Amino acid sequence: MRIDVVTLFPDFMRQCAAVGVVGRAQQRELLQVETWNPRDFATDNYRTVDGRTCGGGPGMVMLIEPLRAALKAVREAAPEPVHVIYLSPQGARLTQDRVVSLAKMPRIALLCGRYEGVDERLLAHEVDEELSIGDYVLSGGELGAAVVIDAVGRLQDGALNDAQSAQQDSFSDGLLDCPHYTKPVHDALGDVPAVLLSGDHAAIRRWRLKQSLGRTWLRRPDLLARRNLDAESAVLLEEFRRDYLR
Ligand SMILES: NC(=O)c1ccc(N[C@@H]2CC[C@@H](O)C2)nc1
Repeated sequence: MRIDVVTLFPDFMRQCAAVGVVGRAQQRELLQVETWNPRDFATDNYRTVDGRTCGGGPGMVMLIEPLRAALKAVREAAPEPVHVIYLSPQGARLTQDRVVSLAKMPRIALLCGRYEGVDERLLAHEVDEELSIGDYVLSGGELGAAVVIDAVGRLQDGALNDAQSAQQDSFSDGLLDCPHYTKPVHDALGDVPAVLLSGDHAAIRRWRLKQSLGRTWLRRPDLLARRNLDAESAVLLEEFRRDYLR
């Protein structure tokens, strides 16, 4: 998968994509992240990328031309069609379901705004989708782009090793993660739950699913409401509830 990022801070974006699982995915050529700086497409001597806000008011707006030229270069850089995403609080909230669908695309481009934002005409004509990583305002779209790159990059086939992908697949579809433990088995803070030391992998799987269901019930009941539980999950959740309310 190829991800092109249009950003005034290309070094920052390249560093975000160079570490950890995503960096390894790039090394394994499972993912390619390229950056494009609108300043390189500005036509004046001062490499201007912003203009005063029409109608008055504080701050500047990103100019159409440098962004249009940058996106043209993005499209021409590879043959596959590009799905262009703009990060902003006005976008649809990013969810894991959307991440899974984006991860299947051959190419996406992430347009990162700064200042007060981007001229609406550029958005109307060049952007396919607006996405928000949450209901808060950031100084730029880059952190949103970094979130998309990480969430999508780690899902590329071969990016996660077996243990990670097994954990990822087990109950992550719509449930909160279960608790995790490592050595020491006994600590002043408490002991590792015995089932995890039992070697009984069926019991361990059930325990983890029960914990995921219980945590989701306690912390994010909205996620649970959306999910149809299979028979095993319904029983385990009932057990968790009974234990909890005892
Ligand atoms: N919640 C979010 O995903 C988000 C995205 C972008 C952003 N800020 C940029 C700066 C100017 C405009 O391009 C939008 N803030 C919040």
